[in-house]
Amino acid sequence: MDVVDSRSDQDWMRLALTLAQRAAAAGEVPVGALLVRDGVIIGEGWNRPIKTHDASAHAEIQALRDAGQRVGNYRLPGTTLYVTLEPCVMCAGAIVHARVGQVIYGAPDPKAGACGSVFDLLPSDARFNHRTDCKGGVLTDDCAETLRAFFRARRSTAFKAATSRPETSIMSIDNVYSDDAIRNRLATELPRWSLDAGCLQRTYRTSGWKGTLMVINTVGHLAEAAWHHPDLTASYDRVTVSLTTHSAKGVTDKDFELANRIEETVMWRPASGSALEGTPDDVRYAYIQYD
Ligand SMILES: C[C@H](O)[C@H](O)[C@H]1CNC2=NC(N)=NC(=O)C2=N1
Ligand SMILES: [Zn+2]
Repeated sequence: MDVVDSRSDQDWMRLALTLAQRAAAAGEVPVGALLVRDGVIIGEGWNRPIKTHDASAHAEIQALRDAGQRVGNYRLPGTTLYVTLEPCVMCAGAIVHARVGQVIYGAPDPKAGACGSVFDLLPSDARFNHRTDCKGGVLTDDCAETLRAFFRARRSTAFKAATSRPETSIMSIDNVYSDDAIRNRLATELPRWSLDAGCLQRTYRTSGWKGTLMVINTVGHLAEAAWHHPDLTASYDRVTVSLTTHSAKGVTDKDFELANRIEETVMWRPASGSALEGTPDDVRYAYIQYD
C-alpha cells in the first residue's frame, strides 16, 4: 500500500472524527462520515437520530444526502466514504444504491456491522448491481475510543444526575436505575439484552456442551476480574447471564459495564481484513451461535 495513500486515508478519517465530535456534542452516539471525490470533500455527515427523530439519520446517510444535494445527483460514482464506525445494513444498502466506490471505516461494530462483523453486505458481491469496495482499520483505536469516551461520559452523567437527587442516600455508592432508564440504555447499548426479573439478562446460544462451558468460563473470568458476579443458568446449548447489584438492590453501572464487556467478548470475531481467520464456517467447529 502506497504510504501517501494510507496517510491520506488517516487524514480524511481525522476529519470524520471531528464530525463525530459534533454528534457527541449534541448527545448523539459519536459517528462521523465524509464523502471524498478526487481529493475534494463533496459530502459530510454525523449521527443525528435523536435530534431529527429519524432512525435513518446515521452519519453515512447524512453524508450521502449532503453530497447528493451538492452535486445534484443521487449517484456518487468514483467516491470514497470515510466513516468512523463500520456501516450498518441500512447504510450499506444506501451506499450501494448511491454507487459509492469505496467505504473506509475506523472501528468495527460487533453489534450491527455490515462489513463482516455481523453481516457481509460490503464489499458488495455480484448479486448487487454495483461493486462497492470496503476496508476497515483506519485510526481504529481513535474511533473506538471516541465511542467509549462518549458512553463513559454518559454513564457518569447518569450517575451524577442520580446521586444529585435528594432521595438518593449519600451512602449509596451505586446509582440504581429505574426500569425505564434500564430499557432506554439497553435499547442503544445492549439491544440483545433485556430487563427480566429486575436483572439485565442475555441468553447465549451455543452448539453444544463444549461451547456452553467456554461461555461459562469466559463470563467467569470477566466476573472475577471485575469482582462483580452474575447469576448463570446453563443447559446443554445455552447460557443465560443475569446481572444485578445485590448490595444496591437493583441494576447499577456495574451491571451495565460488565454486560457490555461480556457482550463484546463473547460475540467478538475478527473483523474483515484482520490477520486472524476466525472459527471456520464448518459445522464441525461451530460452538457459539452469533446472533
Ligand atoms: C441510535 C444510534 O445513535 C445510532 O443507531 C448510531 C449507532 N450506530 C451507528 N453506526 C454507524 N455506522 N453509523 C451511525 O451513524 C450509527 N448511529
Ligand atoms: Zn447505519
